[in-house]
Amino acid sequence: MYKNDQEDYTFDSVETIRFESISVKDQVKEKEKHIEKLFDQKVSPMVMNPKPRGYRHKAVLSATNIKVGNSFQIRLGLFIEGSKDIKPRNGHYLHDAKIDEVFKTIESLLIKYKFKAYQKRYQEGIIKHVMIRKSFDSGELMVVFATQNNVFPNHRKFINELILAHPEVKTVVQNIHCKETHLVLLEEEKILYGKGFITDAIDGFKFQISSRSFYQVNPMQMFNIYDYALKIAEIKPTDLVVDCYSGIGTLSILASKYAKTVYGLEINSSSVANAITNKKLNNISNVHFIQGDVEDTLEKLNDPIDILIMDPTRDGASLKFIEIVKKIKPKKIVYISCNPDTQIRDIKQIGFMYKLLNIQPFDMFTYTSHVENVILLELK
Ligand SMILES: C[S@@+](CC[C@H](N)C(=O)[O-])C[C@H]1O[C@@H](n2cnc3c(N)ncnc32)[C@H](O)[C@@H]1O
Repeated sequence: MYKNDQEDYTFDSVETIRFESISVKDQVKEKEKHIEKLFDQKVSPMVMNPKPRGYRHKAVLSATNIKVGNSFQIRLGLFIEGSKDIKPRNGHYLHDAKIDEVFKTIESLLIKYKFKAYQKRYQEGIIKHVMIRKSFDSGELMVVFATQNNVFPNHRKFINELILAHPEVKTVVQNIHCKETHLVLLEEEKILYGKGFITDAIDGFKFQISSRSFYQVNPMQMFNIYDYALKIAEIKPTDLVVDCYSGIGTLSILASKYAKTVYGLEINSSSVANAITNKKLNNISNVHFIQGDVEDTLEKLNDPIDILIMDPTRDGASLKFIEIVKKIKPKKIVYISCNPDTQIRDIKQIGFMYKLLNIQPFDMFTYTSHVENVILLELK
Protein backbone atom coordinates (compact mmCIF):
# COMPACT_ATOMS: atom_id res chain seq x y z
CA MET A 1 0.00 0.00 0.00
CA TYR A 2 1.42 3.39 -0.98
CA LYS A 3 1.39 6.50 1.11
CA ASN A 4 -0.16 8.41 -1.77
CA ASP A 5 -3.17 6.16 -1.94
CA GLN A 6 -5.28 9.05 -0.75
CA GLU A 7 -4.83 10.48 -4.25
CA ASP A 8 -6.83 7.58 -5.58
CA TYR A 9 -10.00 8.03 -3.57
CA THR A 10 -13.06 8.50 -5.65
CA PHE A 11 -13.99 12.09 -6.19
CA ASP A 12 -17.25 12.58 -4.34
CA SER A 13 -20.21 14.56 -5.51
CA VAL A 14 -21.59 16.00 -2.30
CA GLU A 15 -18.78 18.43 -1.69
CA THR A 16 -18.99 19.82 -5.20
CA ILE A 17 -22.76 20.17 -4.93
CA ARG A 18 -22.21 22.37 -1.88
CA PHE A 19 -20.07 24.68 -4.01
CA GLU A 20 -22.13 24.50 -7.19
CA SER A 21 -24.20 27.55 -6.29
CA ILE A 22 -21.31 29.76 -5.15
CA SER A 23 -19.68 31.96 -7.81
CA VAL A 24 -16.02 31.31 -8.58
CA LYS A 25 -15.23 34.84 -7.39
CA ASP A 26 -16.82 34.16 -4.00
CA GLN A 27 -15.16 30.74 -3.66
CA VAL A 28 -11.79 32.37 -4.30
CA LYS A 29 -12.49 35.14 -1.78
CA GLU A 30 -13.39 32.56 0.85
CA LYS A 31 -10.23 30.54 0.17
CA GLU A 32 -8.00 33.64 0.24
CA LYS A 33 -9.52 34.64 3.57
CA HIS A 34 -8.88 31.16 4.95
CA ILE A 35 -5.20 31.28 3.96
CA GLU A 36 -4.79 34.83 5.33
CA LYS A 37 -6.22 33.65 8.62
CA LEU A 38 -3.92 30.62 8.73
CA PHE A 39 -0.81 32.62 7.90
CA ASP A 40 -1.98 35.68 9.85
CA GLN A 41 -1.01 38.01 7.03
CA LYS A 42 -2.13 39.34 3.65
CA VAL A 43 -1.44 36.94 0.80
CA SER A 44 -1.07 37.55 -2.94
CA PRO A 45 -4.36 37.44 -4.85
CA MET A 46 -5.27 33.92 -5.95
CA VAL A 47 -4.13 32.87 -9.43
CA MET A 48 -7.44 32.04 -11.07
CA ASN A 49 -8.18 28.65 -12.61
CA PRO A 50 -7.80 29.05 -16.41
CA LYS A 51 -10.69 26.55 -16.77
CA PRO A 52 -12.96 26.56 -13.70
CA ARG A 53 -15.18 23.75 -15.04
CA GLY A 54 -14.13 20.61 -16.92
CA TYR A 55 -10.57 20.91 -15.62
CA ARG A 56 -10.10 17.40 -14.21
CA HIS A 57 -7.91 15.25 -16.44
CA LYS A 58 -8.26 12.28 -14.11
CA ALA A 59 -11.61 10.98 -12.96
CA VAL A 60 -12.85 7.87 -11.19
CA LEU A 61 -16.38 6.51 -11.28
CA SER A 62 -17.42 3.52 -9.19
CA ALA A 63 -19.78 0.72 -10.17
CA THR A 64 -23.17 -0.03 -8.67
CA ASN A 65 -26.14 -2.22 -9.73
CA ILE A 66 -29.59 -0.70 -10.17
CA LYS A 67 -32.92 -2.42 -10.59
CA VAL A 68 -34.27 -2.23 -14.14
CA GLY A 69 -37.55 -4.12 -14.49
CA ASN A 70 -37.01 -7.51 -12.93
CA SER A 71 -33.24 -7.57 -13.10
CA PHE A 72 -30.20 -5.54 -12.08
CA GLN A 73 -28.01 -3.48 -14.41
CA ILE A 74 -24.62 -1.93 -13.82
CA ARG A 75 -24.20 1.85 -13.62
CA LEU A 76 -21.21 4.12 -12.97
CA GLY A 77 -21.38 6.90 -10.43
CA LEU A 78 -19.85 8.80 -7.58
CA PHE A 79 -19.64 7.90 -3.92
CA ILE A 80 -21.84 9.95 -1.65
CA GLU A 81 -19.63 11.61 0.93
CA GLY A 82 -19.49 9.76 4.22
CA SER A 83 -21.34 6.71 2.92
CA LYS A 84 -20.68 3.57 0.95
CA ASP A 85 -23.48 4.38 -1.49
CA ILE A 86 -22.81 5.20 -5.09
CA LYS A 87 -25.04 7.65 -6.86
CA PRO A 88 -25.28 6.81 -10.58
CA ARG A 89 -24.06 9.99 -12.20
CA ASN A 90 -22.54 9.79 -15.61
CA GLY A 91 -21.25 13.25 -16.38
CA HIS A 92 -19.74 15.74 -14.01
CA TYR A 93 -19.08 19.41 -14.60
CA LEU A 94 -15.55 19.18 -13.23
CA HIS A 95 -14.47 16.34 -15.52
CA ASP A 96 -12.94 17.03 -18.88
CA ALA A 97 -15.82 16.64 -21.39
CA LYS A 98 -14.06 13.93 -23.40
CA ILE A 99 -13.54 11.88 -20.23
CA ASP A 100 -17.26 11.97 -19.52
CA GLU A 101 -18.04 10.96 -23.12
CA VAL A 102 -15.82 7.90 -22.74
CA PHE A 103 -17.41 7.04 -19.36
CA LYS A 104 -20.80 7.01 -21.12
CA THR A 105 -19.55 4.60 -23.79
CA ILE A 106 -17.94 2.40 -21.14
CA GLU A 107 -21.16 2.26 -19.15
CA SER A 108 -23.18 1.22 -22.20
CA LEU A 109 -20.60 -1.45 -23.09
CA LEU A 110 -20.64 -2.76 -19.52
CA ILE A 111 -24.43 -3.08 -19.79
CA LYS A 112 -24.20 -4.66 -23.26
CA TYR A 113 -21.67 -7.26 -22.11
CA LYS A 114 -23.72 -7.90 -18.97
CA PHE A 115 -21.08 -6.94 -16.43
CA LYS A 116 -22.18 -6.43 -12.84
CA ALA A 117 -20.72 -4.24 -10.16
CA TYR A 118 -18.84 -6.23 -7.52
CA GLN A 119 -20.95 -6.75 -4.41
CA LYS A 120 -18.99 -7.56 -1.33
CA ARG A 121 -22.01 -8.98 0.49
CA TYR A 122 -22.65 -11.67 -2.14
CA GLN A 123 -19.08 -11.91 -3.44
CA GLU A 124 -20.56 -11.44 -6.91
CA GLY A 125 -19.85 -9.22 -9.89
CA ILE A 126 -16.55 -7.94 -11.25
CA ILE A 127 -16.35 -4.19 -11.82
CA LYS A 128 -15.41 -1.93 -8.88
CA HIS A 129 -14.16 1.33 -10.41
CA VAL A 130 -13.24 2.85 -13.76
CA MET A 131 -10.53 5.50 -13.92
CA ILE A 132 -9.78 7.64 -16.97
CA ARG A 133 -6.74 9.86 -17.43
CA LYS A 134 -6.19 12.28 -20.29
CA SER A 135 -2.97 13.77 -21.57
CA PHE A 136 -3.25 17.54 -21.90
CA ASP A 137 -0.74 17.70 -24.74
CA SER A 138 -1.79 14.82 -26.99
CA GLY A 139 -5.36 14.15 -25.83
CA GLU A 140 -4.42 10.46 -25.39
CA LEU A 141 -6.60 8.59 -22.90
CA MET A 142 -5.87 5.78 -20.47
CA VAL A 143 -8.72 3.65 -19.13
CA VAL A 144 -8.25 1.57 -15.99
CA PHE A 145 -10.78 -1.02 -14.82
CA ALA A 146 -10.44 -1.95 -11.16
CA THR A 147 -11.91 -5.44 -10.90
CA GLN A 148 -12.44 -7.97 -8.16
CA ASN A 149 -10.06 -10.79 -9.11
CA ASN A 150 -8.46 -11.10 -12.52
CA VAL A 151 -11.29 -12.12 -14.84
CA PHE A 152 -12.50 -9.75 -17.56
CA PRO A 153 -14.71 -11.78 -19.92
CA ASN A 154 -14.77 -10.69 -23.58
CA HIS A 155 -12.17 -8.03 -22.94
CA ARG A 156 -10.87 -8.07 -26.53
CA LYS A 157 -14.33 -7.48 -28.05
CA PHE A 158 -15.11 -4.90 -25.37
CA ILE A 159 -11.89 -2.95 -26.00
CA ASN A 160 -12.28 -3.15 -29.79
CA GLU A 161 -15.68 -1.50 -29.50
CA LEU A 162 -14.32 1.08 -27.08
CA ILE A 163 -11.43 2.15 -29.32
CA LEU A 164 -13.63 2.15 -32.39
CA ALA A 165 -15.86 4.69 -30.63
CA HIS A 166 -12.91 6.59 -29.09
CA PRO A 167 -9.62 6.16 -30.97
CA GLU A 168 -8.02 8.52 -28.42
CA VAL A 169 -8.03 5.61 -25.94
CA LYS A 170 -4.43 4.46 -26.30
CA THR A 171 -4.17 2.04 -23.42
CA VAL A 172 -6.45 -0.05 -21.22
CA VAL A 173 -5.29 -1.50 -17.91
CA GLN A 174 -6.95 -3.92 -15.51
CA ASN A 175 -6.16 -3.25 -11.87
CA ILE A 176 -6.74 -6.45 -9.96
CA HIS A 177 -8.15 -6.53 -6.44
CA CYS A 178 -7.60 -9.83 -4.68
CA LYS A 179 -8.70 -8.50 -1.31
CA GLU A 180 -11.35 -6.23 0.13
CA THR A 181 -10.14 -2.64 0.07
CA HIS A 182 -11.49 0.90 0.10
CA LEU A 183 -8.70 1.93 -2.29
CA VAL A 184 -9.28 2.37 -5.99
CA LEU A 185 -5.97 1.02 -7.28
CA LEU A 186 -3.81 -1.73 -5.86
CA GLU A 187 -0.42 -2.94 -7.04
CA GLU A 188 -1.35 -5.85 -9.30
CA GLU A 189 -2.30 -4.97 -12.83
CA LYS A 190 -2.51 -6.34 -16.34
CA ILE A 191 -2.17 -4.31 -19.52
CA LEU A 192 -5.11 -5.27 -21.72
CA TYR A 193 -4.36 -2.91 -24.60
CA GLY A 194 -1.56 -0.53 -25.64
CA LYS A 195 1.57 0.25 -23.66
CA GLY A 196 0.20 0.76 -20.17
CA PHE A 197 1.02 4.48 -20.14
CA ILE A 198 0.13 7.75 -21.86
CA THR A 199 2.48 10.62 -22.59
CA ASP A 200 2.07 14.29 -21.73
CA ALA A 201 4.36 17.25 -22.43
CA ILE A 202 5.26 20.30 -20.36
CA ASP A 203 7.55 23.06 -21.59
CA GLY A 204 8.93 20.84 -24.37
CA PHE A 205 9.65 17.90 -22.01
CA LYS A 206 7.81 14.61 -22.44
CA PHE A 207 6.37 12.68 -19.49
CA GLN A 208 5.14 9.10 -19.38
CA ILE A 209 2.31 8.55 -16.91
CA SER A 210 1.14 5.11 -15.86
CA SER A 211 -2.01 4.23 -14.00
CA ARG A 212 -0.71 4.28 -10.42
CA SER A 213 1.66 7.24 -10.74
CA PHE A 214 0.78 10.59 -9.26
CA TYR A 215 -0.02 13.28 -11.81
CA GLN A 216 -1.73 16.59 -11.08
CA VAL A 217 -5.43 16.52 -12.00
CA ASN A 218 -5.60 20.06 -13.41
CA PRO A 219 -2.86 20.35 -16.04
CA MET A 220 -3.45 24.00 -17.02
CA GLN A 221 -3.10 25.27 -13.47
CA MET A 222 -0.23 22.80 -12.91
CA PHE A 223 1.78 24.64 -15.61
CA ASN A 224 1.23 27.95 -13.78
CA ILE A 225 2.26 26.46 -10.42
CA TYR A 226 5.44 24.90 -11.78
CA ASP A 227 6.34 28.19 -13.55
CA TYR A 228 5.82 30.17 -10.38
CA ALA A 229 7.68 27.69 -8.14
CA LEU A 230 10.71 27.72 -10.43
CA LYS A 231 10.60 31.52 -10.76
CA ILE A 232 10.65 32.17 -7.00
CA ALA A 233 13.31 29.48 -6.49
CA GLU A 234 15.76 31.54 -8.64
CA ILE A 235 17.88 28.46 -9.29
CA LYS A 236 21.51 29.20 -10.22
CA PRO A 237 23.69 27.01 -12.51
CA THR A 238 25.78 26.01 -9.48
CA ASP A 239 22.80 24.97 -7.33
CA LEU A 240 21.97 21.58 -5.89
CA VAL A 241 18.17 21.23 -5.91
CA VAL A 242 16.29 18.49 -4.08
CA ASP A 243 12.71 17.83 -5.18
CA CYS A 244 11.04 15.98 -2.31
CA TYR A 245 7.85 14.02 -3.10
CA SER A 246 8.81 14.19 -6.79
CA GLY A 247 6.09 11.98 -8.36
CA ILE A 248 6.92 11.15 -11.98
CA GLY A 249 9.70 13.76 -11.92
CA THR A 250 7.96 16.71 -13.57
CA LEU A 251 9.42 19.46 -11.36
CA SER A 252 12.83 17.75 -11.08
CA ILE A 253 13.10 17.62 -14.86
CA LEU A 254 11.89 21.20 -15.34
CA ALA A 255 14.38 22.38 -12.67
CA SER A 256 17.25 20.53 -14.38
CA LYS A 257 17.35 23.30 -17.03
CA TYR A 258 18.59 25.77 -14.41
CA ALA A 259 20.43 23.71 -11.78
CA LYS A 260 23.76 21.92 -11.58
CA THR A 261 22.23 18.79 -10.07
CA VAL A 262 18.70 17.78 -9.07
CA TYR A 263 17.66 14.88 -6.84
CA GLY A 264 14.05 13.69 -6.98
CA LEU A 265 12.91 11.74 -3.90
CA GLU A 266 9.73 9.68 -4.19
CA ILE A 267 8.22 6.68 -2.39
CA ASN A 268 5.93 5.24 -5.09
CA SER A 269 7.87 2.73 -7.21
CA SER A 270 5.59 3.16 -10.22
CA SER A 271 6.13 6.95 -10.18
CA VAL A 272 9.89 6.50 -9.82
CA ALA A 273 9.94 4.07 -12.77
CA ASN A 274 8.11 6.72 -14.83
CA ALA A 275 10.53 9.41 -13.60
CA ILE A 276 13.60 7.40 -14.67
CA THR A 277 12.05 6.78 -18.10
CA ASN A 278 11.16 10.46 -18.35
CA LYS A 279 14.75 11.45 -17.61
CA LYS A 280 15.96 9.18 -20.46
CA LEU A 281 13.18 10.30 -22.79
CA ASN A 282 14.33 13.90 -22.39
CA ASN A 283 18.09 13.17 -22.54
CA ILE A 284 18.78 14.63 -19.13
CA SER A 285 21.89 13.71 -17.18
CA ASN A 286 21.88 16.02 -14.16
CA VAL A 287 18.77 14.57 -12.44
CA HIS A 288 18.84 11.53 -10.17
CA PHE A 289 15.75 9.80 -8.81
CA ILE A 290 15.87 7.94 -5.54
CA GLN A 291 13.05 5.69 -4.41
CA GLY A 292 12.15 5.60 -0.75
CA ASP A 293 10.54 7.50 2.09
CA VAL A 294 11.86 11.09 2.22
CA GLU A 295 12.41 10.47 5.93
CA ASP A 296 15.21 8.09 4.92
CA THR A 297 16.44 9.37 1.57
CA LEU A 298 16.83 13.10 2.35
CA GLU A 299 19.22 12.53 5.22
CA LYS A 300 21.48 10.36 3.08
CA LEU A 301 22.28 13.17 0.63
CA ASN A 302 25.67 14.42 1.75
CA ASP A 303 26.11 17.69 -0.16
CA PRO A 304 24.72 21.02 1.10
CA ILE A 305 21.33 21.72 -0.47
CA ASP A 306 20.73 25.11 -2.05
CA ILE A 307 17.04 24.70 -2.83
CA LEU A 308 14.62 22.18 -1.39
CA ILE A 309 11.33 21.87 -3.21
CA MET A 310 8.62 19.98 -1.36
CA ASP A 311 5.18 18.98 -2.60
CA PRO A 312 3.73 16.43 -0.16
CA THR A 313 0.25 14.92 -0.16
CA ARG A 314 -2.61 16.50 1.81
CA ASP A 315 -1.27 15.18 5.12
CA GLY A 316 1.79 17.40 4.76
CA ALA A 317 5.26 16.40 5.93
CA SER A 318 6.08 14.22 8.92
CA LEU A 319 7.70 15.61 12.03
CA LYS A 320 10.73 13.42 11.32
CA PHE A 321 11.11 14.95 7.84
CA ILE A 322 10.87 18.48 9.31
CA GLU A 323 13.55 17.61 11.88
CA ILE A 324 15.87 16.49 9.05
CA VAL A 325 15.19 19.73 7.13
CA LYS A 326 16.10 21.70 10.28
CA LYS A 327 19.34 19.76 10.55
CA ILE A 328 20.46 20.07 6.92
CA LYS A 329 19.31 23.72 6.56
CA PRO A 330 18.66 24.19 2.81
CA LYS A 331 19.21 27.83 1.79
CA LYS A 332 15.72 28.10 0.32
CA ILE A 333 12.57 26.01 0.60
CA VAL A 334 9.76 26.15 -1.96
CA TYR A 335 6.77 24.45 -0.34
CA ILE A 336 3.94 23.55 -2.72
CA SER A 337 0.88 22.31 -0.88
CA CYS A 338 -2.65 21.15 -1.66
CA ASN A 339 -3.57 21.68 2.00
CA PRO A 340 -2.56 25.03 3.56
CA ASP A 341 -3.67 23.76 7.00
CA THR A 342 -0.89 21.14 7.10
CA GLN A 343 1.48 23.52 5.28
CA ILE A 344 1.26 26.14 8.04
CA ARG A 345 1.58 23.41 10.70
CA ASP A 346 4.81 22.24 9.04
CA ILE A 347 6.37 25.65 8.57
CA LYS A 348 5.59 26.65 12.14
CA GLN A 349 8.00 23.84 13.09
CA ILE A 350 10.82 25.40 11.07
CA GLY A 351 9.60 28.99 11.05
CA PHE A 352 12.11 30.57 13.42
CA MET A 353 15.00 29.49 11.18
CA TYR A 354 13.46 30.83 7.96
CA LYS A 355 11.99 34.07 6.56
CA LEU A 356 8.62 33.61 4.86
CA LEU A 357 8.89 35.54 1.59
CA ASN A 358 6.01 34.56 -0.69
CA ILE A 359 2.51 33.17 -0.17
CA GLN A 360 0.78 32.52 -3.47
CA PRO A 361 -2.50 30.59 -3.63
CA PHE A 362 -3.71 28.97 -6.86
CA ASP A 363 -7.31 28.04 -7.61
CA MET A 364 -6.51 24.51 -8.73
CA PHE A 365 -9.65 22.71 -7.50
CA THR A 366 -12.53 25.11 -8.24
CA TYR A 367 -15.95 24.06 -6.87
CA THR A 368 -14.31 22.08 -4.07
CA SER A 369 -12.99 23.23 -0.71
CA HIS A 370 -9.40 22.47 -1.73
CA VAL A 371 -6.76 25.00 -2.70
CA GLU A 372 -3.12 24.89 -3.75
CA ASN A 373 -0.66 27.22 -2.04
CA VAL A 374 3.00 27.92 -2.84
CA ILE A 375 5.35 29.57 -0.37
CA LEU A 376 9.02 30.50 -0.32
CA LEU A 377 11.19 30.28 2.80
CA GLU A 378 14.73 31.66 3.00
CA LEU A 379 17.28 30.68 5.65
CA LYS A 380 17.86 33.58 8.07
C1 LIG B 1 1.25 15.94 -4.33
S1 LIG B 1 2.22 14.68 -5.06
C2 LIG B 1 3.47 15.65 -5.83
C3 LIG B 1 4.15 15.03 -7.00
C4 LIG B 1 4.92 15.96 -7.93
N1 LIG B 1 5.62 17.00 -7.24
C5 LIG B 1 4.02 16.52 -8.99
O1 LIG B 1 3.78 17.72 -9.02
O2 LIG B 1 3.54 15.75 -9.84
C6 LIG B 1 2.96 13.96 -3.68
C7 LIG B 1 3.89 12.81 -3.98
O3 LIG B 1 4.52 12.45 -2.73
C8 LIG B 1 4.75 11.05 -2.74
N2 LIG B 1 4.97 10.66 -1.32
C9 LIG B 1 4.05 10.56 -0.32
N3 LIG B 1 4.65 10.26 0.85
C10 LIG B 1 5.98 10.19 0.59
C11 LIG B 1 7.11 9.92 1.40
N4 LIG B 1 6.98 9.68 2.70
N5 LIG B 1 8.33 9.92 0.83
C12 LIG B 1 8.47 10.17 -0.51
N6 LIG B 1 7.41 10.43 -1.34
C13 LIG B 1 6.19 10.44 -0.80
C14 LIG B 1 3.51 10.50 -3.38
O4 LIG B 1 3.72 9.20 -3.88
C15 LIG B 1 3.25 11.54 -4.50
O5 LIG B 1 3.87 11.16 -5.70
